[in-house]
Amino acid sequence: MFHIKTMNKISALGLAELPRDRFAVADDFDDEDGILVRSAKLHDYEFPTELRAIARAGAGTNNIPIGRCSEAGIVVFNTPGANANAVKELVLCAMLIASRDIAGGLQWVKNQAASGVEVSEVVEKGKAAFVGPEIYKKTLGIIGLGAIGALVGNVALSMGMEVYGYDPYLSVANALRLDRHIHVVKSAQEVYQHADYLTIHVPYNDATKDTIDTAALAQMKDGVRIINLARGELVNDDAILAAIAGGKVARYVTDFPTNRLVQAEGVVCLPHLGASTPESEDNCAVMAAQELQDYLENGNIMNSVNLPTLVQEWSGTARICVIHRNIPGTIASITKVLSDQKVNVENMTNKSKGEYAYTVVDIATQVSDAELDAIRGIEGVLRVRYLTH
Ligand SMILES: NC(=O)c1ccc[n+]([C@@H]2O[C@H](COP(=O)([O-])OP(=O)(O)OC[C@H]3O[C@@H](n4cnc5c(N)ncnc54)[C@H](O)[C@@H]3O)[C@@H](O)[C@H]2O)c1
Ligand SMILES: O=C(O)CC[C@@H](O)C(=O)O
Repeated sequence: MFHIKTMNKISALGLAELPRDRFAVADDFDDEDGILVRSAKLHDYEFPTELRAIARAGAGTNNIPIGRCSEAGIVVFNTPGANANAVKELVLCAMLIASRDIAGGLQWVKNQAASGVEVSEVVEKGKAAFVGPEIYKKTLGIIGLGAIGALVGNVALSMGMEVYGYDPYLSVANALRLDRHIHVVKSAQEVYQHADYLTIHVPYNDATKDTIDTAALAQMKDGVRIINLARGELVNDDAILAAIAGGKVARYVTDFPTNRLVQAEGVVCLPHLGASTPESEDNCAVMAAQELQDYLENGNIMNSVNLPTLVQEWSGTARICVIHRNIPGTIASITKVLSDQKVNVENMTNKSKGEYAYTVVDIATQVSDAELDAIRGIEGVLRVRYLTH
């Protein structure tokens, strides 16, 4: 029986993917084989030795200590694209919030009514304070043309916007999704120079921290409206607040509130709502549960952020799954252990991703703990699993 620990509220539809005769699901295991998580921070979480995989029901994995997981042979999955439509829709909303002072207007009508004034009598006089431009015929700049950025670009075109996008690592799959009218440019600077609205859709990591800083803001048009539904740390708070105070930025809409941002003029904070639709929560949870199940039961890896994709049809009677460093000689050492014991290899696949690699070996006969321990002893091997069919 596999123990799956849920670290956040995971949709029931996703949990239903895990057959209860083989998977027990709870939020209080301390010997879990797998974790299902959304935004809970795992950096200080002490992983039990049994833990083999973490599935993030969502896109961003900056809440998970990826390096520590890789070293412990723990596979980290995410669910690419599963919540992209939900975020795209909120970006549309955020562009409108960034245009007219919708948040201020809502507060104002409430305040009028609360002060005892008949609000219908003051609306026409008061509304001028909340006027803002249309997005039609304006230019949207997009940093990051992945699952979300591509959807946002396409829908912005359909709203009559001009769209410029930048993504130095644009995948072929995402490039094919982009409407041909989107200007895909070679530098972020080119996007900044054109954008009336700027939205960012990149993962948060050491390289992307403070992408929108003082230097980036200086390259933008006066009165630019900035939307950040990706991660708070991608935009430098000091820089954006100074740019708002100086008139460079007309409004900043973020899904990542802090007390400082909430209190600042020109900033609209949402409570991390990008993926909060039932459809998106279901999509993410179903995909995450399927990834976890296929890995725990079959050793297959799809959509991992730290290990390569490797899906192998079963052949033989047992499967040895080896997570190891991507160094020469490991495969030869694994097959030597097997051939020394006259174990026939039915099928074998090796794939690598950066510093790490994964080898799956299907064998005709079962092996003993001694052989598995010999494989565990090979230099660079981080985790060995033994599955039977
Ligand atoms: N607010 C929310 O609830 C919510 C929901 C989903 C995703 N997100 C955030 O949005 C991010 C993007 O999600 P996604 O599904 O589009 O991910 P994705 O992986 O499909 O796309 C990210 C894109 O960013 C590009 N990229 C990486 N570094 C870049 C750089 N320096 N400059 C320009 N482009 C760069 C990548 O090549 C990729 O195409 C996630 O990592 C997550 O942090 C937030
Ligand atoms: O789980 C959520 O609600 C947010 C997920 C989002 O931040 C993501 O990175 O996919």
